[in-house]
Amino acid sequence: MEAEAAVDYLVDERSKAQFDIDAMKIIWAGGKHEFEVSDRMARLVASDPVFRKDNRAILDRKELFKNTLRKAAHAWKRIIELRLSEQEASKLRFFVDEPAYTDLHWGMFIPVIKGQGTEEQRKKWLPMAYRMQIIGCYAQTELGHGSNVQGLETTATFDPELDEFVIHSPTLTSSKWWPGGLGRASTHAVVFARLITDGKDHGINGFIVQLRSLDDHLPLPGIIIGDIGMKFGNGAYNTMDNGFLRFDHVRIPRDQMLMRVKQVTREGKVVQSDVPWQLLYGTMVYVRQTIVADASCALSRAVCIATRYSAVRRQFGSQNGHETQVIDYRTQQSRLFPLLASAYAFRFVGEWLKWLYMDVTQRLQARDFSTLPEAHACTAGLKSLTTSVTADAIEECRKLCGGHGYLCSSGLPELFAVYVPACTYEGDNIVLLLQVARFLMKTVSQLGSGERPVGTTTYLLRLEHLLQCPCDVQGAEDWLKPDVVVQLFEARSARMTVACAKSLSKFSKPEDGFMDLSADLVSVATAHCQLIVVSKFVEKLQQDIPGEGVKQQLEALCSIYALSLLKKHLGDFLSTSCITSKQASLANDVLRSLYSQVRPNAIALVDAFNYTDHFLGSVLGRYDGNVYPKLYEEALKDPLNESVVPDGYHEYLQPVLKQRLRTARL
Ligand SMILES: CCC/C=C/C(=O)SCCNC(=O)CCNC(=O)[C@H](O)C(C)(C)COP(=O)([O-])OP(=O)([O-])OC[C@H]1O[C@@H](n2cnc3c(N)ncnc32)[C@H](O)[C@@H]1OP(=O)([O-])[O-]
Ligand SMILES: Cc1cc2nc3c(=O)[nH]c(=O)nc-3n(C[C@H](O)[C@H](O)[C@H](O)COP(=O)(O)OP(=O)(O)OC[C@H]3O[C@@H](n4cnc5c(N)ncnc54)[C@H](O)[C@@H]3O)c2cc1C
Repeated sequence: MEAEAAVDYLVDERSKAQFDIDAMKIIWAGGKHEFEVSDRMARLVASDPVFRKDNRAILDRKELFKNTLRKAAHAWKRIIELRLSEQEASKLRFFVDEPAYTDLHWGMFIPVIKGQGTEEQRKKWLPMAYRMQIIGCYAQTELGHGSNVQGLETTATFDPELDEFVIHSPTLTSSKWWPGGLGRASTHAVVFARLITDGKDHGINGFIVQLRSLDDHLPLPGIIIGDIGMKFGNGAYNTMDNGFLRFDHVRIPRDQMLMRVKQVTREGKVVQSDVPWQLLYGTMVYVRQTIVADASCALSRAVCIATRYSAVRRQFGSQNGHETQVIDYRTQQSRLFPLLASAYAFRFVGEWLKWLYMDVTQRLQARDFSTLPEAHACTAGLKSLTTSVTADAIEECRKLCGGHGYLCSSGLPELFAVYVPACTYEGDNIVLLLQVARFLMKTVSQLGSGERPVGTTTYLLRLEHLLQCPCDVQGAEDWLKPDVVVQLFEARSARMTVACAKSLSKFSKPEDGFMDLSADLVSVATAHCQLIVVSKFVEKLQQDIPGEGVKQQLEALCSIYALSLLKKHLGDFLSTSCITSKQASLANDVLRSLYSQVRPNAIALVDAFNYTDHFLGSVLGRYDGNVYPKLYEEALKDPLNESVVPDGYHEYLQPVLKQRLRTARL
């Protein structure tokens, strides 16, 4: 009876939607074709029992890892059998939803060879990698150095006599530590090491090194290798074999140095090609860009769970004879709807970043390196912003689901545990924001010298205006004007940037200024990145958006995104005199009315993500809203419930109980 009532809640919710949900699904997916591929792959995975994942939290590490190997092998078999395209295969792996060595093989090993190898090296290594005849990983981070790439200690010393490099780990801290796929699965790695020729250190470079035998998978001579151990959370990221690796004078042929950026000749001479040395960091730029799109996936997933459950869950009050749906509490809306809006915002900024990355890649091929610094700043900054927000948002969604959110069967604890390292890998978020700040300070300092800011920093050309312009909000409705909001975010970012640049100029050594002001510099970078997200959302809305009511919903979400940021960072906006307290109060009123506008559409807005129940992996987020009976079902599956009397009762519970009885009698 209760179960049926729960199902009814969501049917009723869906009937309230004021927009064409199928059209929204296509917008979310990024196009009709993308939607079709994604939908087909999600269903394929969901209907295959090998891809079951509801038991991950109770498997021990060895079983868990073996299961991941099994799934990866099965995924590969299906990819071959069904002759899936690269796009389909990557979607299939995405919906398998389990961190695995294949992520690094496809996501870093292949891209690093593509980006940093010569034509010849690509021809030799890529076909084997594409067929998975070799499995590779990306071995950069060391026990002693992750963020500071220039501080890596592994050496690659050229031996001109044998035309080979000797790869060596001179210290404990030079051990490679963290690379995914390294611990157990990889046969090869691209190892980043210091290039030494003729006793001279030429800085870091990538080298392709075979780690394990292709016959019996045993480590090759001089290779000390293993898994770094359990990580945060049960199941979660422990499906991945992050590894350690030490080299004891391991020899590789000269042609296994990736030579697009630097070459070493037969005689041992180092030749720097005309591409910028920063291309050595290019794979990180590529992955950071993909992480932004992934952030919208993880965030939308958590928001989907919390929104559906908030419509099912009732506490206190009275609504047509029932208690109130918790989604109708203003406090719930003010915590949930900005996250819903952020999921859409990150989706669109991720799409734009993908375009930016493709653009910079094409320019690089044409030897135009001018947009590389901006691409670095955008990928670094947006990776940092979106992953930090998403990690916090998953935890907020757990709280929005009350006690049941803490159950593994809610799907949220595992999502959180898998997601949080995104704030650290591919560059610690603070370190990356400091890179953005460095780029902004450089851009501002060059304004007087005729150097024109490009792309996302073009607004700094209007610096004089932005430093003085008052905010154009007279009445509440002005807060819904995109140009007013974008200019406000530009003004805040410009004013904070200039204030920091002024403080920096007071230091005789810029490095001292950067150290002293680093917390302020991080705030400046955050303001700039938030401006990018807001303006890319606004630009998206200027495109043709088909589907009845779709554009209106997206406009409401865009305003919620911007105004909730304004509310959260009110200190920035007030202290830079960008707005008055009266305008801030009007913005708050508008936010409340936007929440009311979104409320009837909330369930349809999360349905538009088109997630299967398999992918969501959450009893609370089930499409049918049938939460309570399923919570019981999941609880009863727990191994603790296999027997009525627990293991250990006779040894440890009974004696205690008996003793208490005796004590009571005394
Ligand atoms: C999915 C899970 C798998 C995870 C895998 C991993 O985690 S893998 C491991 C992931 N590991 C990490 O993510 C490690 C994170 N650490 C790093 O990326 C670097 O150590 C660093 C960028 C923090 C500093 O680097 P540094 O000490 O060499 O340099 P610097 O600060 O002195 O700057 C010098 C110049 O270079 C510029 N520039 C910098 N980067 C780029 C770029 N990518 N492109 C273009 N340009 C770039 C910079 O703007 C500056 O320009 P300017 O002002 O002279 O015109
Ligand atoms: C799950 C996971 C998977 C990974 N996969 C791989 C992989 O496949 N391949 C690989 O090579 N690596 C991998 N890594 C390593 C990862 O890239 C590094 O951990 C990351 O770059 C951060 O470096 P670190 O660990 O040295 O952090 P640290 O730099 O030691 O950070 C510690 C603290 O110091 C602060 N800090 C550091 N420098 C500065 C500064 N200049 N100014 C202010 N604060 C600073 C940071 O903000 C942080 O709070 C992985 C890591 C994780 C967690």
